[in-house]
Amino acid sequence: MSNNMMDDVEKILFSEAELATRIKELGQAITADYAGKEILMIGVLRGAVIFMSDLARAIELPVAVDFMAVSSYGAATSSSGVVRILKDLDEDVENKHVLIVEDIIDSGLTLNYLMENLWSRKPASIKICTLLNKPDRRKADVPIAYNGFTIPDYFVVGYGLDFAEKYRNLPFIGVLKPEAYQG
Ligand SMILES: O=P(O)(O)OC[C@H]1O[C@H](OP(=O)(O)OP(=O)(O)O)[C@H](O)[C@@H]1O
Ligand code: HPA
Repeated sequence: MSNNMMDDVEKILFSEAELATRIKELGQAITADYAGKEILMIGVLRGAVIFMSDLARAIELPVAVDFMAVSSYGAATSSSGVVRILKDLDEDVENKHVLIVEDIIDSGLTLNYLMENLWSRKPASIKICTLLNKPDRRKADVPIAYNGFTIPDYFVVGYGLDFAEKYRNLPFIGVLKPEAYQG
């Protein structure tokens, strides 16, 4: 594996400028839809952090932020949808307008579980905002209110998304060369 992350990138799907433009648009849509309300943004660690920090600054309303960390029970998740909470919220969500922020929705199992879990805490509303939507691999239906981009079944990295904890700090979304997976 190269020391220069760029050498591992096969192609760029969304450039830094394209991401910035789309995130501004999402921020404007959210600002219009939530006028007069306060938003509690809930980021799903760790991939959503970079998107969430840019999205929060594109919303012109009062925004509180909180985070959850969830983990699958290894490979079992891909079939069972069982998700374990590693870090719960610090805030009480009762009567709040919750906006869940994700970097990508793939099988949908993570968010399907989170939605059910959060609804049981009696928020005023819950909506999902995801930067990327990969519908080809969906196993559980999730209602997406705000979607940055729909992508084919590529494994993507950058802008928060990792492969084995690497590439999260690339400023764009890209696809890796096959060699990068093989080390
Ligand atoms: O729709 P799904 O198939 O459930 O997949 C989507 C989830 O997988 C990724 O997280 P991951 O478990 O890789 O953790 P990370 O955010 O820390 O990278 C991503 O950030 C979503 O949370
Ligand atoms: O395409 C992806 N890239 C990185 N992490 C992911 N988690 C689900 N899908 C992906």
